[in-house]
Amino acid sequence: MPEETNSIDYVMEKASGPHFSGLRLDGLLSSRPSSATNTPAHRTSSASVSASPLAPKQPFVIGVSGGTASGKTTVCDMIIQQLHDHRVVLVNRISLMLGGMAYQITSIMQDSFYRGLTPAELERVHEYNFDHPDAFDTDQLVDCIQKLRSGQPYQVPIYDFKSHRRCSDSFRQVNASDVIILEGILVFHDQRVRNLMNMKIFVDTDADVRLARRIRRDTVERGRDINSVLEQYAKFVKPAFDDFVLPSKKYADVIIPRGGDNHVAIDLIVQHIRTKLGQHDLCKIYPNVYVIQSTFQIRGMHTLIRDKDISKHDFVFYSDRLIRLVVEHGLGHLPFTEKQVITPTGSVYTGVDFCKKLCGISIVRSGESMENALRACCKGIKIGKILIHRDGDNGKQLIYEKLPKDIPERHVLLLDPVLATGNSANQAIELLIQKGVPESHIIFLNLISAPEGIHVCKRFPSLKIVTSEIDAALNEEFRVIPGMGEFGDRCSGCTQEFNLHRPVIVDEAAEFFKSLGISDFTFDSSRLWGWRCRAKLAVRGSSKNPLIGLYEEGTHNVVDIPHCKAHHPSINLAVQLLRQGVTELNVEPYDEDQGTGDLRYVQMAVTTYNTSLPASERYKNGKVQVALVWNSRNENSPNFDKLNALANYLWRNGGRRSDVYFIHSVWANFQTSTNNIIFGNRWRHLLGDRDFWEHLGGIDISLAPSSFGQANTRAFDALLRKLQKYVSLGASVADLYAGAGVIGLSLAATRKCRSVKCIEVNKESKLSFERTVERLPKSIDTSISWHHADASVEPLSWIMGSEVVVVDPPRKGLDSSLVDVLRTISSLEHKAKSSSECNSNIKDEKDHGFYVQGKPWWKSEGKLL
Ligand SMILES: Nc1ncnc2c1ncn2[C@@H]1O[C@H](COP(=O)(O)OP(=O)(O)O)[C@@H](O)[C@H]1O
Ligand SMILES: Nc1ccn([C@@H]2O[C@H](COP(=O)(O)O)[C@@H](O)[C@H]2O)c(=O)n1
Repeated sequence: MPEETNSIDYVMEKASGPHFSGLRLDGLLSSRPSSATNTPAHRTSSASVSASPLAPKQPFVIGVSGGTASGKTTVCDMIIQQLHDHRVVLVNRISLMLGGMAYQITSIMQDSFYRGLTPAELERVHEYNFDHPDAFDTDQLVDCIQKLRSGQPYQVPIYDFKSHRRCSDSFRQVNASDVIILEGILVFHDQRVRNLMNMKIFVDTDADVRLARRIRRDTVERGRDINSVLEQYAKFVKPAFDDFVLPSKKYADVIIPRGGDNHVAIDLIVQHIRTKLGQHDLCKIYPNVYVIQSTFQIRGMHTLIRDKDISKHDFVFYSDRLIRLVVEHGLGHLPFTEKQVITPTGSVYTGVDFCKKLCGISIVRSGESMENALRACCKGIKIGKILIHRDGDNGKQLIYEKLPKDIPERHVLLLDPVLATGNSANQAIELLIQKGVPESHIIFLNLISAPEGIHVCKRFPSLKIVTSEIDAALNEEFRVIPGMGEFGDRCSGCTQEFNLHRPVIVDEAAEFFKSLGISDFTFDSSRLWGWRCRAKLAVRGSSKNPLIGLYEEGTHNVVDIPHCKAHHPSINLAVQLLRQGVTELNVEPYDEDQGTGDLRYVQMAVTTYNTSLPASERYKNGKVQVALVWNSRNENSPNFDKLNALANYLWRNGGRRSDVYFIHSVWANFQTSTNNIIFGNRWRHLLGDRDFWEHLGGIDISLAPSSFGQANTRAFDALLRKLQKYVSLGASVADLYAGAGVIGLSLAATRKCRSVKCIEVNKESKLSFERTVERLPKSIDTSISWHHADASVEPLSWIMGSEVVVVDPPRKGLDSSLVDVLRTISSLEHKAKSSSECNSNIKDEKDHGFYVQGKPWWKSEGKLL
């Protein structure tokens, strides 16, 4: 390792080039730009592999020292020879092929940096000490290595041992390489040179052997006579060896006795270099970072999961395969004990026993996508969670944790598929250490790491990071480049979350209106956009692996949607907590075929009505009313204790007194029917606030879990305000399928209606209606009524006498009886309009007891209101 203190930062700076588990793409070397072009902007714009040359790769620098004629050059040649094989291409330096990728090696001799002798020195050459450090231009040598390390070429001088001078007009052009070997008698003498080396080898050969070789070499190759060689040796070479060369041996990482004769040592060195070449630069400086060995299978899987167009199914499949490999590699770092077993042949097999004290901790939410792979590798492993939650825009992070009680005694596999800035990892590791887990017992597993995130190794040097690839960098938005996007989002089982800007339903709605003769239907997504604040989710699977989500189209197979983009984040959090509760308390999800199990559905509704928060903060800080649909008749059923335990669990971990207060209340609904109706008739308020308020369409509305509520509250609010514009002041309104009467009551308040009549078949909604009416401004002088009835039965009787008919159709669609009535109204209005002189038709209809103002609300100038 380099001695200089800033070497880690230096390498970190340089280590932003993409590196596929040590395999670089061919051709990177030929197009290295100067460091001036390597700006963050350049790097961040590089979203693809082809942009990788922007970041120079850190060469592996090997220093080879030893006394004169010890065999330094011979050892270097042997290393180079062993590194390359028959696939090597010789350019102006040596190329090495590893794993199908080309590496290039350059060897530099310290001798090239001998200062040329002046004429005066030349005259007294026998008195010149070529073995003293001052005989070399070490500044120039440092400059050369630094340039090569930063990817720049260098003109290396050519030295002539016969004339003791440098060739004045020719140089050897040396280009940047993956491996630089620097050899010479004094390459370990100067600290600056040592600091530039990643590996230092000292060739240790007996002095008499070296002298014999030197005599032969200098007389044969360097034109010397034997006397001068011996004289020089006694006067300069030997003393300098004792004073400068031998003392520098202590800096060596590897000492090779017998030089080139030592094949074992050279083999080991070559192995080490191969390993280092196959590693990311960060692995060279952080011994606690492990990148699983790349194969074309692994590259292939990365290619698939990084492709933005991969199907969700394939993404889940291939990322799971990769995660298993990372998990297996991580498990390999655990301690083991020896174990012997008797095989079926009666022989003894001496093997090892796995480490038993182990657990997985996932960083919620993406980390959970690694849990299945972990479970598949470690049967029955205990898995805990850490949630790091950004609280608003102030960056404050709240941490929720659920860890095994005996975690200090366990080795921890910390799970998060993407290591980006390292902030979450830092927090999670800190928390584990606080809880008593020794740092050296934490193995952090991820699929992709950004160099910036790997910094955690600096802070926690005993921690281990196992990853499958180290990416190039983070962009300005702190996303890993090239990366694979938000892992959690891509891994969610939901198939509807793409094209959210134009959901499929918009096309279906356009078709529907076209069939009614309205061809210019538009959908104002920009104004209506927002999260869904209400979700009814089926709970299936098993207590160990619960599925909480929606039915796959046309089936009752539940698709888990832990990170649904459409849902309010608080719903996702509550689903997460519920999932944990189900697993920890052994709550059995409902089995539709058998009719068995405890938990059938959950309804999550978010209230953003929190006047203690500034208005701008309310929407994102919504709290969730959780309604658990329990598979029992009432609280006397045997599984009621479990329901209570689950409700308490949710409240304890997400309720008012928890660190992360996002649960508004917990309710139970008892349902034992085998039909498809979600809710039963019995509702119980269990914990939290009973009242659930929202502010919509200009009024405060109460929504009990039993009453119908719109899913997207922002969109609904916008719709109500739009609708209000079409209703004249003082109008009389019939609100069909009214639920808690939100539309009708909003019109009553904002349009000062004469009367508002709400018709709703679900009698549970009446309570919410009444609570809302209580909060309407006292100044409202509207005759308001709520009728428990089915609007499709004799609809005319509900419409009669109203000037405005509001129809918010139920999920099953409108009954033909009502459609017929609405059509009749429409044609009557048409007739009324076409009779310009006489309005007797309208008069007639008034006489019959109803009058339609304008058009039905849902149709105006061809647009949905
Ligand atoms: N193991 C060896 N056995 C025999 N001769 C060797 C051996 N290693 C090196 N030599 C010879 O000794 C001389 C010096 O070796 P060299 O590798 O150039 O040493 P250095 O670079 O340390 O000066 C060369 O002529 C070389 O052929
Ligand atoms: N003009 C010169 C320069 C150097 N030497 C000797 O070379 C030796 C270093 O080369 P090795 O291959 O032996 O490492 C060194 O000991 C110098 O004495 C020389 O004789 N003439």
